[in-house]
Amino acid sequence: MKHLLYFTKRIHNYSGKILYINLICMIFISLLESVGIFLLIPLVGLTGILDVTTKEIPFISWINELFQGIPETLSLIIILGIYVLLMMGQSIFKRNQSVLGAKIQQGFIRHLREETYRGLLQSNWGFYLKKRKSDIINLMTKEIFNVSAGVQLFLKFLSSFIFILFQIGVAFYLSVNMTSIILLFGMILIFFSRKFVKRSMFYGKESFLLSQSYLGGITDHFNGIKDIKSNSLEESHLNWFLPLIKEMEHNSVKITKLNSTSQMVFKVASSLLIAFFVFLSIQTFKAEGAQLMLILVIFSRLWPMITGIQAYLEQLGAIVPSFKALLDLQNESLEARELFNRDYQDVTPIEIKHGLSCRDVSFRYHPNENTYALQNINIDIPSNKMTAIVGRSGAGKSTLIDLFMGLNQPEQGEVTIDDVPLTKDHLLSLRKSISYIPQDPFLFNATIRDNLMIIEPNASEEYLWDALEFAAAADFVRKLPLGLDTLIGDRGIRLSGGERQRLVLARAILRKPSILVLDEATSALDTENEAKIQAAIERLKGTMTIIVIAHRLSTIRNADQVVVMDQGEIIQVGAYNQLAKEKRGMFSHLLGNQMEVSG
Ligand SMILES: Nc1ncnc2c1ncn2[C@@H]1O[C@H](COP(=O)(O)OP(=O)(O)OP(=O)(O)O)[C@@H](O)[C@H]1O
Repeated sequence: MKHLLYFTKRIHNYSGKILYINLICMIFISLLESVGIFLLIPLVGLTGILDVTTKEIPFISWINELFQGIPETLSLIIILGIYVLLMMGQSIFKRNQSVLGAKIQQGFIRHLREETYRGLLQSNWGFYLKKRKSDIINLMTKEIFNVSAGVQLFLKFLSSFIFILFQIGVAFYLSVNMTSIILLFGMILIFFSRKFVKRSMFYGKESFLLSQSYLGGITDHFNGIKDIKSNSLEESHLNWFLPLIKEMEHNSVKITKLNSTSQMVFKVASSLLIAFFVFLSIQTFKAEGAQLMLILVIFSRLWPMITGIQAYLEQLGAIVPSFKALLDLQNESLEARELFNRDYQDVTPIEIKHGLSCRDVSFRYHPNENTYALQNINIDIPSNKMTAIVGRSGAGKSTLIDLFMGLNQPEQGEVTIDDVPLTKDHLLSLRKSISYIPQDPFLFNATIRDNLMIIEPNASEEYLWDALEFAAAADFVRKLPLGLDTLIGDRGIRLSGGERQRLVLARAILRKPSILVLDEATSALDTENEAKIQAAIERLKGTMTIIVIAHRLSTIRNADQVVVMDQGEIIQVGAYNQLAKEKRGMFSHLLGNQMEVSG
């Protein structure tokens, strides 16, 4: 219930007065419907089936008096005319209310989408290290859609609720005793049906978790489809998939069972109630024909609404877990927020004069574990020079450059830019000055041109080709039938690993960064293309700060400074030739290993 209330509050906060206009429309619709029902009485009176000259129902007797001196046919025409007018009015209100409802629903969802997406983009890297991407995708697609359906349900629920209130008002006006009895029954029924709502919430949560693992698994499997096919892992994946979809099927059937059981209970209870109620009206309260008929008409309309409310509550209950998960995601991203909307205004890239430094830096991925990914790091990265970071796998090289890019924050010590500590205030301008090429570079499922221009939207054709030439990518792009306009598929799947790396390098250069970070960025290149890239990077030396992580030590021969890491610590720093001479050092050891392999 708490989440339902919060949900209501959020819709209210978002839509404000439009929600009230929507409510007023609903009230009018109910009002017109109720008046329409009242008209049935003089109509029935005119047919002579019942005597409706009752004095006990003031409004009706007043209507009767009104039609007293008027000929029967004219009365019929007037009554039917009023009825048609009322229904026309109601239809117009209903139409406008539906449009308004859709505006509230769609607007609220757009708002929720924007809020969540912005929050996600502005969250820090630590947030993404903890979260599974498929869970985020599930929330941003399926679950947000559920919440949207929830808003519609909620509006329907409100409209039913208001309608009921009106009908109850009219019923009270007609007979206090009988209405009280019906209401008492209704309340008892709704009280006992709380367990249906609770169960519905439970199944809703189950369904949420199932769809989360479904999407998670499917995403993993299709990301790794090459592995699956080449290692013939199809069977083991089917073994995971089949029980899961069976469980999903059971879950859906369970939800339908629950909803239909509650509807069945309500139907049985309502037939008992109506029988009991008619009996009471006739035997105990000696209700008049017109009064009894009117109450029966009202309650035959009212009761389905009460059962409808129950159904809405159950369906809303099933949606609450989706809404709660979305809110949790929003809150988590809010806690992990490193950037704000205002940060994007007038950001200029940082110009580094002296360099980047780490002072006594230690870092752990999990604060409650003992293992440090980095310990006591002290290093200077001079500006406009090339620094190579080497070390065995898991030594902490990527973690260190993540610190320099402000993706991770040190637990102890500080990262400085020109001796000024790196804080959240500089993050965006620092990142604007960096071009980063990861081990597994990301390309969009778009054309080569689109992939390049995402970095530099105003780049001219000539500028794009220059960058491609620089990255030794121009030849292969020229050979493609559509050149720059070739679609490269999901993550650039239609290109070879080396072509992807060269394209990403061209993209990185387009930005004219003052810091270029290459994390194993040439690992997929053949020696010929690697040599070309080496030469290109060589030409960049002196114009920007270059940080390279490399396993192939032959590629860093020309680095100004080599940093050797092991087990989260920096164990050697110096020029390539100097370190190569330190025979007992880790660098010589690594160099020796590589010479053995290549020799
Ligand atoms: N997201 C993470 N959560 C927990 N531990 C991590 C995470 N990423 C890296 N580590 C750990 O931190 C240590 C340093 O990892 P890092 O990726 O920086 O090494 P690396 O030198 O770049 O390795 P490689 O050359 O294999 O890429 C490793 O022990 C690794 O297991």
